[in-house]
Amino acid sequence: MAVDRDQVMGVLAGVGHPGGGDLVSRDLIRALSVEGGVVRFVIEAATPDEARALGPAQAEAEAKLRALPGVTSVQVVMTAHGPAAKAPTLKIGQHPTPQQGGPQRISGIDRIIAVASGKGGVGKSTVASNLAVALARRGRKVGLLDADIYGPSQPKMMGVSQRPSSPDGKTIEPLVAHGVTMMSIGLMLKEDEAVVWRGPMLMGALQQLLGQVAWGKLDVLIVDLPPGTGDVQLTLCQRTQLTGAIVVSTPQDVALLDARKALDMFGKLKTPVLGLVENMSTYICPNCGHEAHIFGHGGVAAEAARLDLPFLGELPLALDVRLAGDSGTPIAATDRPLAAPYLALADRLIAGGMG
Ligand SMILES: Nc1ncnc2c1ncn2[C@@H]1O[C@H](COP(=O)(O)OP(=O)(O)OP(=O)(O)O)[C@@H](O)[C@H]1O
Repeated sequence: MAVDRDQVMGVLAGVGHPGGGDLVSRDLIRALSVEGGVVRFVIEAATPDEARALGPAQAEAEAKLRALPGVTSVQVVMTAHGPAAKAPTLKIGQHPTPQQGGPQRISGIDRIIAVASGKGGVGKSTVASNLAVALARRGRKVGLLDADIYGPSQPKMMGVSQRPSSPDGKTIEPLVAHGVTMMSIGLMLKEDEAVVWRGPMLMGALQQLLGQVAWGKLDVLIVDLPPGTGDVQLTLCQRTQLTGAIVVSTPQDVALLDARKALDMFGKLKTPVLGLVENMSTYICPNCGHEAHIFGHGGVAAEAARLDLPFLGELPLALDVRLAGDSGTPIAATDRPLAAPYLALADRLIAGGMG
């Protein structure tokens, strides 16, 4: 039985706040997403002290949600704002500032392309990093913004770990890896301390990453979104003039089902969908060369045809793609044959005026 947002909010309303009331009545829950059995949300405390006091409430919420039938995983991020114990060098995570006049352009950036997926684990981050590197290899000035707050994986995939600097305390200097200018929400967090994400709201953080990072002049900024259809996607589409979104899916029916939800969201938000990509399409055995279709094959192309959307290509499931990502050098940055499908994807976007 699938769990829904109302059930989750019902459980959270039963988790008390040490100062009285509960997590819902105190309006602390942000960015709730319920995708299949995966529940993700942010508890936004007013101060680091409140965040610390809320530790037991967070544990209680996690335990109660895990016990709900249909819940397979619970991911909670605690954020805190207000006066920090130690002044952070980078004040990432301010409240979003009101904005008039609908989605805005970011000066110096010609195109912004969001890479999205309905479901986690289908390879969205792998596609985002490899596409960014492939576009850079084709001579484009490329930025990569990792906006996956729940599992920022671009620092690892691109092989960067230094904390970005902010010489003037306002502008954040991005990092450069494999010819790509990059920034990740993961680089602003300390690995083992969720609460040190001082500064508050998720949406403010996203706005800052887009607006305060010194991206310089870019032909294209690739944004690696969190999976699903939550607040980050909404904020990005509503506040920023996106050129469009690329939706990544595996050919499996369950992944496609979720991909349809993402497509539906972009339709409602009037964000153009540039096309669909089938990841983990074909598996070639490194030993015997046998070709197998572990997650099926052709489902995404068929879906694209059904919806009259461009099909941007198939990417093979290959051990070397994962190993390359894990090692911090995306396969597209190498001269190996497996770089070719990613370069072909970049070429398609460039040919369509999107790269
Ligand atoms: N084509 C591929 N061949 C082999 N491994 C792949 C491929 N695509 C992705 N992977 C591996 O699958 C795992 C999940 O991929 P990735 O992190 O890119 O997915 P994701 O959709 O961004 O997931 P999430 O949004 O949940 O973080 C990673 O270990 C990655 O290396």
